[in-house]
Amino acid sequence: MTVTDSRQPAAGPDAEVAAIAVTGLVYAFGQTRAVDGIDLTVPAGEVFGLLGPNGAGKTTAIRAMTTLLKVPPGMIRVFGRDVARDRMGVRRLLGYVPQQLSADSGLTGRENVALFARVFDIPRRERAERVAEALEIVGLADVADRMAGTYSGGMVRRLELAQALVTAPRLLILDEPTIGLDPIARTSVWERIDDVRAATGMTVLVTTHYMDEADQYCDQLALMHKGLIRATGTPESLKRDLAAAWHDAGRDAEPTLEDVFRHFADSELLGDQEGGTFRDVRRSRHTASRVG
Ligand SMILES: Nc1ncnc2c1ncn2[C@@H]1O[C@H](COP(=O)(O)OP(=O)(O)OP(=O)(O)O)[C@@H](O)[C@H]1O
Repeated sequence: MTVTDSRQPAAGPDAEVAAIAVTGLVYAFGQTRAVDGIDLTVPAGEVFGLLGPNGAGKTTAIRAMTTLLKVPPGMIRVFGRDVARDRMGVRRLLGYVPQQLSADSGLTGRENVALFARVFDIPRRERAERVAEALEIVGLADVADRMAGTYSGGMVRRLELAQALVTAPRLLILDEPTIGLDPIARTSVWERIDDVRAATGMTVLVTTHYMDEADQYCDQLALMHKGLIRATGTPESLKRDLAAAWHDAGRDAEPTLEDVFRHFADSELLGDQEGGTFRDVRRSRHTASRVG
């Protein structure tokens, strides 16, 4: 696949194919059904937000979509390719920024991105240019030859974005890309994502706990809770539906996306599993302190 080809949005008969199509996805860790039977369609070219409280199953669903967890055939297709039958084909289409650290603090920014370019088989003659381009996109060209260990949390996150972008993916999957960042760094990460999407038509699937980000940057959202999808829609339609429900109940107020989130997740947030399990909390804090 050439550089140019891989950057084009789906064309011709492929144009209608969803970037991600999930049907009846189930995934259990022992007795824990982390994902309990979800259907989800992420249209090509959109920014799609997967929201939900700690432990909802978002990361598990994403790891299955990125081929990192094994699922039976027929459950997940990425641009029409079954993740169970065509793992390498799917991997070539996507860039993934996990919650956990993927940048090496002992390498420069440029070396970090170059490593990904090598691992993902970008032809040697194209590598330097593609690496420089990815660093430019995320605004790190000026500091590319500094050790990543000297970067701020926001810069590390943008470096990880550059690693995912160097392959020019058709689908970018980001697991809490802005967790632990200050508001300026968060905006900066989102602006980079927006720029690339505008330039390439890339599809983006993102998880976030920040409702303001979901509201501002996502075209569509799915709200996940206890392994199930509880609601899907645009930020506007989700707020409108809750407004109507409130209105019927005699409450005249404009709900925010935060209200929508609480509406679908309240029982968990107020119950005995507040904020997910200890494991979930530890993991989130670890991530936050790493990038913060
Ligand atoms: N490797 C694992 N082993 C055992 N249980 C796991 C493992 N990974 C996740 N779980 C459990 O599966 C459920 C869903 O976890 P998952 O990480 O997918 O949630 P999440 O929505 O991504 O949460 P967060 O917002 O905290 O990242 C939780 O109950 C979690 O404890």
